[in-house]
Amino acid sequence: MLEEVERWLIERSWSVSDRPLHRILAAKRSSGQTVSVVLPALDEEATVGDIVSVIRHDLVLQVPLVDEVVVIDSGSTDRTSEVAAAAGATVVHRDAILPRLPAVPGKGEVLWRSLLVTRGDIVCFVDADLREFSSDFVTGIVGPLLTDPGLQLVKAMYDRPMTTADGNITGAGAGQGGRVTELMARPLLNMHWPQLAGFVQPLGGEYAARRGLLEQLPFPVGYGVELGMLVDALHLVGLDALAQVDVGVRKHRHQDGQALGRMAAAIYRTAQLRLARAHLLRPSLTQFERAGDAFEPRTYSVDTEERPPMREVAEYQSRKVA
Ligand SMILES: O=c1ccn([C@@H]2O[C@H](COP(=O)(O)OP(=O)(O)O)[C@@H](O)[C@H]2O)c(=O)[nH]1
Ligand SMILES: O=C(O)[C@@H](COP(=O)(O)O)O[C@H]1O[C@H](CO)[C@@H](O)[C@H](O)[C@H]1O
Repeated sequence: MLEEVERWLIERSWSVSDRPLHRILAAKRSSGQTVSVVLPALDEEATVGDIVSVIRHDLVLQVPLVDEVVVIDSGSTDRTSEVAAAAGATVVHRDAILPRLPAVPGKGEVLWRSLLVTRGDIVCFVDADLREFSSDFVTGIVGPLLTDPGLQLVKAMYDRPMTTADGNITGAGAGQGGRVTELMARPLLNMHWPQLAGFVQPLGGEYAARRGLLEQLPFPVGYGVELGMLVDALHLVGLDALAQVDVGVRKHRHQDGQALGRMAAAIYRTAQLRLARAHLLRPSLTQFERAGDAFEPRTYSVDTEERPPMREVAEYQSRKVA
């Protein structure tokens, strides 16, 4: 792991408990900044209502941290919009945003369009398929942007157990979620963008950023949006403007393997489009394990040796002759 990342893990990696709510609210009052929470939602009627209700109760009605909660309907065929509206969200259908550019399917598409229909100086993205959602997810990632003017983007980090459809942790145990993270995103980032190797959940769907940054970034229209945004933000504002906050445990609906294969392909394609920027491959991979109230980095060397084609090996040729 780069020394810069080791330092970053000390200086830009926090827990939600590091910033008490009263300190965050005081910073919001003194800075006058506003906060929008955006939930991209495709057929999330089962979960979107509870998430909106918790955010509204805890962070709109009980304390004035969040100024608007906006659900962007990504082309749902269920009652997502009705359920979200009933819970108190502002609901906007993707087709109603910038109609001169017809919307295409994808998560990034609706995150991008959300910038047109929100007003917050800080924009906080939260997936709409989360279970046992805690408003700590929002407080944790919005807080540093209010208290630390030098920060531009903050990602949540958490344990990601595999869960059943009704939200119970499966026998696979803790840390088995985030399959595309472990199999595609983390290796790609470690080898091509090693400065980002410290992110425990680079693909996590909960992150907050200043509007001034988001409006400068391209948005991959699909599932490449998280990886693309992290890489582009690194290049635009540097590692020290990025941070991560431990908010505990994230339970969400899990897609099947083939769907994640398509997700991985989109993420690889997003990386491929950015790989044109010159940088060195680094043959090391840092993974993380929960250790008490922290995440322990474990760095492994990546075997990059390759054998030549067998037909170039003398013995092989002689064997063929014999
Ligand atoms: O075309 C899409 C795909 C996903 N989503 C939303 O983006 C979030 C993350 O998507 P998903 O849960 O499918 O990703 P996963 O967490 O399984 O990687 C969820 O709120 C989805 O409803 C969306 O708005 N439009
Ligand atoms: O992190 C991951 O590997 C994927 C899949 O998670 P699971 O293996 O279903 O827990 O989930 C994330 O990836 C998507 C692509 O970046 C994000 O859009 C999702 O918000 C996030 O849950």
